[in-house]
Amino acid sequence: MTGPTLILDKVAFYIQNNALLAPSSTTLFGGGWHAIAGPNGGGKSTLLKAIAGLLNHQGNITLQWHNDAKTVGYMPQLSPFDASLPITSSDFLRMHSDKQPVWQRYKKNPKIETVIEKVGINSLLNKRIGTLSTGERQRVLLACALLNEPSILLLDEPMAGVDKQGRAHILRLLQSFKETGGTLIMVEHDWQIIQDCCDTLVWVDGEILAHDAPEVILTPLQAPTSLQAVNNTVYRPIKSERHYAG
Ligand SMILES: Nc1ncnc2c1ncn2[C@@H]1O[C@H](COP(=O)(O)OP(=O)(O)OP(=O)(O)O)[C@@H](O)[C@H]1O
Repeated sequence: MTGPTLILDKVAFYIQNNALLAPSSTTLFGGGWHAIAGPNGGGKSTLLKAIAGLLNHQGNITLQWHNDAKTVGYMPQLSPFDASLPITSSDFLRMHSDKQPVWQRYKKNPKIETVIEKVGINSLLNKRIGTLSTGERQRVLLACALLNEPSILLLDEPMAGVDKQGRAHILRLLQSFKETGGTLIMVEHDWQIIQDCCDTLVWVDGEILAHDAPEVILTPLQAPTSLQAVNNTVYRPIKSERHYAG
């Protein structure tokens, strides 16, 4: 499998004439692991939701598929679940598994069994989703994203709130997804993870300001003179017209 290449052409999103994302263009090569980073409120989740087809964006988003399995897996940003909701992790997973009515979803489904095994959530299946720890909930959300055997994964801070051991587990899963040829696009705040794992970094602050190899963008920001600027949250790479396509 080779995951799709993603082409963003003047992609923008406005609410009441306010640009949450000003027109932005770049190309993310298929089979790559791409990070999206930038200051809080800069529009990272907005960009990811636009790519996932969840927003009425402007401009064009094209996925160039390299195989017939045209499936996208999306893992949203973590949000609270009501602990009293009578929905177990197993129910939640099955709700994501296909378009069949709920009562037909309780048959054995090899796809579900495989993903449960892969993500290691067997012990969570009968627990209510609202009672899980943050790390446990992230694993269930990741399992949902992997369920339909996607060739591209869109991940919004998949390791937020996860402990060190859990992070290592999730990173191994994402690495093995990449090794099978999948494309990953991941909103991530941890610069170390970005530098260790990602092929490219898209820096978003109201628009795509830069897209390049992670060290090209992050090294200048980590220089001592820039740290003061980072602390004052005015860190901005100089807008780059060069788009990094691998
Ligand atoms: N539906 C909406 N209506 C109005 N404003 C919104 C909406 N969704 C997001 N915003 C605002 O748009 C801006 C960008 O939001 P977004 O969640 O994309 O940022 P982000 O870079 O992912 O932030 P964070 O790092 O804090 O998750 C923020 O100021 C946010 O408050």
